Amino acid sequence: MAVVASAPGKVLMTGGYLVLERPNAGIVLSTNARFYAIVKPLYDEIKPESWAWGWTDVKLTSSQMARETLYKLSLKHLKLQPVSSSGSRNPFVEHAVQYAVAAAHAILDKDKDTLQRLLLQGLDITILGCNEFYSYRNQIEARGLPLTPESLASLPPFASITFNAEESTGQNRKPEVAKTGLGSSAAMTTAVVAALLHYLGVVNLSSLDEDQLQGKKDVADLDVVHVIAQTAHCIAQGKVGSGFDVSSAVYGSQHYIRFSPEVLSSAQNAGMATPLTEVIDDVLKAKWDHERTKFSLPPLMTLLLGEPGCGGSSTPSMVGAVKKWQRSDPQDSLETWRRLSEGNSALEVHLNTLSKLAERHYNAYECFINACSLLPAEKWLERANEPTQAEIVKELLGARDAMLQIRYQMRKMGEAAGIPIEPESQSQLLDATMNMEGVLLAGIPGAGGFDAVFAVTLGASNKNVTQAWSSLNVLAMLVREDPHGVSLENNDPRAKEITTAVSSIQLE
Ligand SMILES: Nc1ncnc2c1ncn2[C@@H]1O[C@H](COP(=O)(O)OP(=O)(O)O)[C@@H](O)[C@H]1O
Ligand SMILES: C[C@@](O)(CCOP(=O)(O)OP(=O)(O)O)CC(=O)O
Repeated sequence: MAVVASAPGKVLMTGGYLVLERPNAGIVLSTNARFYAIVKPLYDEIKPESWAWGWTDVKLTSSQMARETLYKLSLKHLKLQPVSSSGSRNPFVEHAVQYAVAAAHAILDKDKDTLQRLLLQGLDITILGCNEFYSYRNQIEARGLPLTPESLASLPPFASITFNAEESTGQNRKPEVAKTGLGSSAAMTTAVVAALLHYLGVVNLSSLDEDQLQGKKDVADLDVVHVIAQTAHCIAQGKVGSGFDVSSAVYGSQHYIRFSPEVLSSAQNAGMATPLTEVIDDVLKAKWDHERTKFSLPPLMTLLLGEPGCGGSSTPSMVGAVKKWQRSDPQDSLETWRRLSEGNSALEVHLNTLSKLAERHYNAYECFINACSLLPAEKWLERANEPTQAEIVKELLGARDAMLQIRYQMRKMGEAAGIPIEPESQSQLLDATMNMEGVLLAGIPGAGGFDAVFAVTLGASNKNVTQAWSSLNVLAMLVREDPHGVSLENNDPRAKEITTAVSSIQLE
């Protein structure tokens, strides 16, 4: 039986760079862009003599990258050895497989026979990332289609990924693939770990949605997925980021404070000879001190992402430049971080207050937000003519001011560090967007640079913003906030996409 698990992509709305250092927090929104991993046996039968074998087979297929790799997995050392490949390696998935299998050995100490049987049947792993993770601007332009979400929707699901040209170098180095910045590697690693841990019987993810609906606190299985995915992601990446991307891929939208990097030290310091089960034992027992609390946008607000068409930026080189600046100018950098942190907290407080106001006075809230959605922000105050509306408008304008402060400090940080955190072209786009009717705020997510920009819009104004972006040569993506983290799927997503396409044709 195939197991299909999925994990969402993310948008780091506040906390870029700061979230790398405890106790600074980041607000991360998970999205409807999901990465899928399908795990099934390679062989139906196990040959009787195979019990004596020291190896099993693993096949990894990424059709979007036209890659298929066959591996041998050593059943003793739990390490993968490629035997044939139609392209370069995938360190994220390779580490995900090795660590998930090692976790199965470490955790399932009683029922080793079932595990051995599953492994001897071989592992057939397929990975699929939603189109939203990748940039399709070039294809849309090449096909002569308008730069609209409808053109994006007309692409086949799980379309082929465009590789960036290799010649780009230096601090503006482009990533391997034309990505939109939604955290494809974190979502991919998490989906593979979740699917494998479920397939091998280490965790049971089938009641996740019910547990979440009932608000059950016990998320022990998710915690195992998190530790294994976070370890695999860091080791594959060769660096320890803040981990907000893996955390949101596992648990969904949240207010996040990073883990202390020491929790990963045994995985980082493990030599070639260290048994992987020992590494897994250590990381599972380590004191994971990250914090996450529930966060989602207030009602009637929509997260929009717009791709300005610059091919994305490489986060590690930007982080390196910021760290260099912190070392060279501790005083100025501390002050900028203090102000940024103030702006981040203020924005969060305003958004949380708006959520509470919506809860307490839903009708007044709905009516006022819909009215503001038709007006530019400078007209919102005049429109508030009763006390609840005055309270709401105060929070809306407070959120805008906080965003402007964040943007100002992010620009300053970029200038001081000599990197384009909010480059001029993005500033112009963000200013224009913040002046559009019904736009609460706009910013650059995460590390900034030339990745897609985000906006938060009120009521139905997202449609007008989408059109306005199209006339500014910005492609509004089909991404929306979706607070769900990891999930077990009933079907192969390719079958689902086909069914959805067929039923939408029938409905027309
Ligand atoms: N569908 C895929 N198949 C195989 N590898 C992928 C796929 N999607 C992404 N990757 C890997 O993930 C890398 C991008 O990860 P990352 O830097 O986290 O990007 P982002 O977070 O901005 O989406 C790619 O360079 C590629 O190595
Ligand atoms: C700088 C950071 O704080 C935020 C980077 O956020 P992005 O969303 O830009 O990340 P990528 O998906 O890797 O491009 C680094 C971190 O927190 O790890």
